[in-house]
Amino acid sequence: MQSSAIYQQVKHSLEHFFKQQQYNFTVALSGGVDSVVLLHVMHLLRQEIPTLNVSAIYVNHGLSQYAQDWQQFCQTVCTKLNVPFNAAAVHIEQKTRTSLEAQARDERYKALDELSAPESVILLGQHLNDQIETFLLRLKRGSGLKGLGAMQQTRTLNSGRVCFRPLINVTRSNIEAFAAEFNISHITDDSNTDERFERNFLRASVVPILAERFNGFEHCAGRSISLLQKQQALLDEYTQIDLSQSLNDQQALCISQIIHYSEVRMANVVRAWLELFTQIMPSQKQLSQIINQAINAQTDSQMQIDLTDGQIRRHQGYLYFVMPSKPLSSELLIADELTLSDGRLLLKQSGKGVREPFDNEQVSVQFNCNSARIKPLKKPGSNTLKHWFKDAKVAPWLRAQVPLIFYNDELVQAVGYFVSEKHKDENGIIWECK
Ligand SMILES: Nc1ncnc2c1ncn2[C@@H]1O[C@H](COP(=O)(O)OP(=O)(O)OP(=O)(O)O)[C@@H](O)[C@H]1O
Repeated sequence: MQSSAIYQQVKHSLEHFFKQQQYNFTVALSGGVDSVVLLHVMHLLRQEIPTLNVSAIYVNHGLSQYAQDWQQFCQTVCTKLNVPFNAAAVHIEQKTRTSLEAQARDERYKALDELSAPESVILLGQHLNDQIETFLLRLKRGSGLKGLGAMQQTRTLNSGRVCFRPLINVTRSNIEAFAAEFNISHITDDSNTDERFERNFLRASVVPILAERFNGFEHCAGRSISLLQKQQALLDEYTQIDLSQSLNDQQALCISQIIHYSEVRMANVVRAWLELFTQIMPSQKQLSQIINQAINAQTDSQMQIDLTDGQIRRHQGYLYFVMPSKPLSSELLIADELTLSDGRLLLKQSGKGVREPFDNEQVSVQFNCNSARIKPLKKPGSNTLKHWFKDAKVAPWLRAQVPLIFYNDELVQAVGYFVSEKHKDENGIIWECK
């Protein structure tokens, strides 16, 4: 077994983890041939590398009448190999088949993440044929570079947990041959042969024909997919450069910076910018409308595009993504910190700012007081808050969120922007918002 190509390939693919002293792995075990072979290979590898810690998890979706038998099967295999085993039950509501599958996948990753040994890397059994099928499904849908790049070998979950696919360059037939050669038993999910489902159709009736006709088709397709992934990675690097050169410190996008880009480059940076705020991307058509309006609107107030999660607005040459904000209410400031109703933390620090309040002064934080008057430090005279916000080029939708500190009914600080000259104190206090 140890001399087999699969063993060597898995070992080779894991070497970068070993270099980082990562020796803890949890196999996501479904009982299917892919993950069972992977488990056997990891078990063998453990004999060669004694520092290796291998465990396994089965997620019971409860969707198949056989789910409990599969769990029992996984448990038995693990007992035989002396691999610690865990099973997680998840509940999935029955909807359409597609959303059911997607939901099952989401719940599975969540359960795998929660129950895998802490600090361990989760190993998944997807292989080259899964990869090619994913590619063809995306091709059918008209995906671009990113989508056609299909599955990455490494996937990092939101929690930071790393998932890795050691078999992604191994064909299904090689995995099956390995299982047959070493008498490795596994379960067969009959629903995988139902060709009414797209992936099963590609698996049974499309890829085999291509593989038979074109010598080395699977490996060549795999090479193309990995080239697409590399090109996407390169594009991502350039996109980040464009983005960092076009953002101000409020994450607004500078129109005069991107206006010189070619159309595709401009669309690319706008998409990357939107990804900072939302997962729901506008279509190509909407994207070009956004760019068109951003550049051509006669006045800032004309530029307002509603998207699912927020609005795109323009202010003084910058595009802002404005998310619906929670209403903020006035509060007395009794302690040195206060959590605002939108979750931000207001903190009193000592330093250059305003003097401490007198005993007869009540300190409060208020919002949206456009007509309050103040003479900010180093500004020529007293005027309304609205005037000073305009002066400081603060976008109108951001103004309502600025905490305003009052001593009785006198405005002493607009947090993050200015302090009152009348109340200034080199060794006083200053409020900050995080
Ligand atoms: N019930 C399960 N319990 C634990 N691991 C599982 C389970 N089902 C699948 N896996 C893991 O996920 C891998 C891929 O399985 P499968 O191809 O059935 O999933 P998929 O729905 O296509 O998922 P993905 O979107 O991640 O490709 C398996 O090889 C196995 O490692």
